Amino acid sequence: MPSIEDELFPSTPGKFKIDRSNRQLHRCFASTSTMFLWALFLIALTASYLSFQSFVDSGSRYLTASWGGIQWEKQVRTSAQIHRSGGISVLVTGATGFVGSHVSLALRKRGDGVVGLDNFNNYYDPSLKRARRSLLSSRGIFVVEGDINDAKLLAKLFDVVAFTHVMHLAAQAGVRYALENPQSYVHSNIAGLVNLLETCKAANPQPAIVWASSSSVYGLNEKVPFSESDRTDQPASLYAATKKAGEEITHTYNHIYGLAITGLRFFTVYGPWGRPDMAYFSFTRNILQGKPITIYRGKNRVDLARDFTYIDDIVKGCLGSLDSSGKSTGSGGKKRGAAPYRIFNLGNTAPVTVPILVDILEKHLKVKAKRNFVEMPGNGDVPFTHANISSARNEFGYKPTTDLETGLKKFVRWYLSYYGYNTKAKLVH
Ligand SMILES: O=C(O)[C@H]1O[C@H](OP(=O)(O)OP(=O)(O)OC[C@H]2O[C@@H](n3ccc(=O)[nH]c3=O)[C@H](O)[C@@H]2O)[C@H](O)[C@@H](O)[C@H]1O
Repeated sequence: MPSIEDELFPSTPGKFKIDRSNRQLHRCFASTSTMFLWALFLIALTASYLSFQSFVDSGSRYLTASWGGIQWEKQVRTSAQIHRSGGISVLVTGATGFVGSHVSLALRKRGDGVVGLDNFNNYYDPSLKRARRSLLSSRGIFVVEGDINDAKLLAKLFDVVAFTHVMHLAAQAGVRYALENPQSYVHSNIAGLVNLLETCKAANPQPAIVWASSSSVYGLNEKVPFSESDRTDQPASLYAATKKAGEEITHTYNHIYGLAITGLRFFTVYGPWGRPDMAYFSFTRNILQGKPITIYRGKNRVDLARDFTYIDDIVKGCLGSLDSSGKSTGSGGKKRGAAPYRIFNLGNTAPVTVPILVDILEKHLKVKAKRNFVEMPGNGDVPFTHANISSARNEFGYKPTTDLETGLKKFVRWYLSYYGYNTKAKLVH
């Protein structure tokens, strides 16, 4: 593809005709006609550049039309207001996502200021994100529609509110989708993360940052349970690789700019208002519709297992991390001292195989699944996950309390209600 410069600067300027009608002028500059031509081109280039800039500006105005203005700023400020003594003011990215919506509601419930940010992308049904937004809005949480790659928007948000914390949950999730759309992982999990960190580093005061890493960083690690000090240099998927890269990138920003940073390695989070792309959710949909489900199996027909972790436990882990985050030391891009850099597993410490997950769903749904077992394709999956959570327990008292049986019961109740299978049940969080 030609660059913009290539298009504005023809490669054969000599072929351009000068205006022969002005012979006097032509004679005067005959010896320097090439220079004259170049001057003309420069003027044309400047004009083109200016009009291009105005196109870009108007384009970006169009792209960001949903934010800005006095009314918008007022909504942001109001939503960020703290309603308890010692409360915090949090920018939650990915606020209409699964974990983001739950964390936002929990923060709000205890009186913290919350402003959401979400790009409402269509990785999965955006109507679910809009429903979550309505729920947030009903509790007084304003969600800004925008992308973490939009530096102007992020700068504006920090201009309007001196956020004490950022809960960074916006990401391209999903392990297997990376085969289909690798660039989306680079865009959100690498470029978007750096953009956010650039804003946070420049903010004055700098916020403390808590962000979502993933259990997938353990990749092919075989030592169980997985501890934070185990090796994480064998990712099995691009998703895992971008989350691991995020851990290295955040370390750099902590080191250079004094940002207080906590990375949370979530272990297969599930629950009400969950993500339709995840196995427990899509299995539920298929079972209810009488469609078969595909269950992957490892080598020698070994069942895959996950340390499935219930959303309420994850929310407690997120709030505990925010409360114990410590403070960033820098301001305006300058480090003033060392700041905490932490990484924690947030899991359930009780792995369950996928067929047993299906057994539990069958029981709660009262419908038999049509099971189709296939050998695990080379798509980025790992055979099992199992968290050691002693670090999070020691640091902020993290203690998961919901087993898979109980958590899936709550999920199924929500699912039947939300999708209208049980019109009597109320649609509540
Ligand atoms: O902990 C994480 O960091 C990640 O957790 C989640 O990934 P996973 O643990 O892969 O969850 P999920 O897709 O529910 O598959 C569960 C099991 O079902 C198996 N599985 C899946 C699909 C299918 O059709 N059949 C099947 O057997 C599958 O092989 C697996 O054994 C998040 O999606 C991810 O964003 C990230 O946050």
